[in-house]
Amino acid sequence: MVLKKIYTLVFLRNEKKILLGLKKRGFGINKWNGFGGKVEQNESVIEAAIREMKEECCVTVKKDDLKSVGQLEFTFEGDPVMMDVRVFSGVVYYGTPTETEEMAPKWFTYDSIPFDDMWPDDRLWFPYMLNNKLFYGKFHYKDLDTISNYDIRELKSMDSFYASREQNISPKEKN
Ligand SMILES: Nc1nc2c([nH]c(=O)n2[C@H]2C[C@H](O)[C@@H](COP(=O)(O)OP(=O)(O)OP(=O)(O)O)O2)c(=O)[nH]1
Repeated sequence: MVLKKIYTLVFLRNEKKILLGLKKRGFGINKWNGFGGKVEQNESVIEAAIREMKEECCVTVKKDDLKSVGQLEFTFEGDPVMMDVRVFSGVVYYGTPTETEEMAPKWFTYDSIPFDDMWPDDRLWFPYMLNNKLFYGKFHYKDLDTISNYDIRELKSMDSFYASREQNISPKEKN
């Protein structure tokens, strides 16, 4: 049986730049990434996305300013947990991105994204996000540095994608 954990991942962007943070501890340490983490019990995915932005880089984002742009699924050899990562993009935010114990934020121009110091899958799906395409990506890792197989596709709508997935999940799996 595959256990699923849901995570958020938020990228703030403007016309020229994207905000990344250098992860200072835990899973993905020393990698540049968007901001996010586990969705806790009794909170929605969007609430978790907003909470993690505040906790990790001291920035306030509002629900209506976050756009759902993709879903990523990660599995690792020998690990029964599937990480289900919900990706959001936003332009409007309040406050100044500030370093915390978890992340050191920095703006990058689109042609200077540090893919060599990011998760290996990122260079495969970032082009979708940067070109404003919605996407679904599924990656199986042999170890933390090596993708053994993957699949990515463009989506027409996140809502209809999630709705069709719901229909294909048995009631047992939903719990
Ligand atoms: N860009 C990218 N992000 C990823 C990948 N894999 C992966 O988990 N992430 C994201 C999803 C989450 O935003 C983050 C992992 O969450 P986390 O372990 O920091 O969660 P957390 O903050 O709740 O954890 P913690 O407080 O318990 O340490 O990394 C990946 O391959 N690429």
